[in-house]
Amino acid sequence: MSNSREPFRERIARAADAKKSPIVLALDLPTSKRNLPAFAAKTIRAVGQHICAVKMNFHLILPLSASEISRINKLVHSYGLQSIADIKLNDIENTNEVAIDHLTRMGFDAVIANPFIGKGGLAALVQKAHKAGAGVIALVYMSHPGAKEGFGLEVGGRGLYSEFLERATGAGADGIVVGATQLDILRQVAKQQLPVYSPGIGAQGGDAEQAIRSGADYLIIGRSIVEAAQPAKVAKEIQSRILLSVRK
Ligand SMILES: O=c1ccn([C@@H]2O[C@H](COP(=O)(O)O)[C@@H](O)[C@H]2O)c(=O)[nH]1
Repeated sequence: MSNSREPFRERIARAADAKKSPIVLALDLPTSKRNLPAFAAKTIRAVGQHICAVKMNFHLILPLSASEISRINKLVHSYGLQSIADIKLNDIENTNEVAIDHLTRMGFDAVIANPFIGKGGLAALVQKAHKAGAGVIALVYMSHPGAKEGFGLEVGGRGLYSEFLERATGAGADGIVVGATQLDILRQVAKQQLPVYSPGIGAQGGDAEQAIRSGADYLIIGRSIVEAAQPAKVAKEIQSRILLSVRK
């Protein structure tokens, strides 16, 4: 990736504008699927015009080779979409840097990281990613029920998520993750400057319009689209509902 590229934060905003969609497709293909690269390509072709980015998780990053992932990322880019590696990076500086090298070589535009690594670790990670032309999105409050046992812990009289938000801002991260199932937290963090990525729509009980109205900038959606009988139809329906709710 070249250093002279437009920053990730602007690339994804431009993609969302062009596609008129804040949907980040979580390309979480079921393990039962035989030909994962072919199924991934079929899904991207089907929903590419209704989304602004694709997010890949261990569902693809573990079973596929680096060249298979690179080919998927090329397809993602050919549709004018951004690609996010959701590995919730959370390690020592050296290991994080090696991960960024491999991910950017595979064509990813951004990585999701865990601010639990500390202020310095997160800042070093953001610096390394930015040098490689990639972005970093920091977890602030996850979407699953157990999130309160970690991100909701009281530390120094406030929720750990507030500290994580400060770390993300201080480190110069390109966005934060707050679950669509955590509307109160979403409303609180929406007041700050970082774009908010919100997973937990549909399969986890969150609602797309409510999340947008509560301050989410991007919606991460997986199973509701990927496992639907007609993924394009579902993606288009969600996209239209969001557009309508934004105009209200
Ligand atoms: O707090 C978080 C952070 C990441 N995720 C990931 O997003 C998708 C959601 O998939 P659905 O099928 O729409 O539930 C998945 O890849 C998670 O690992 C999250 O859900 N919550």
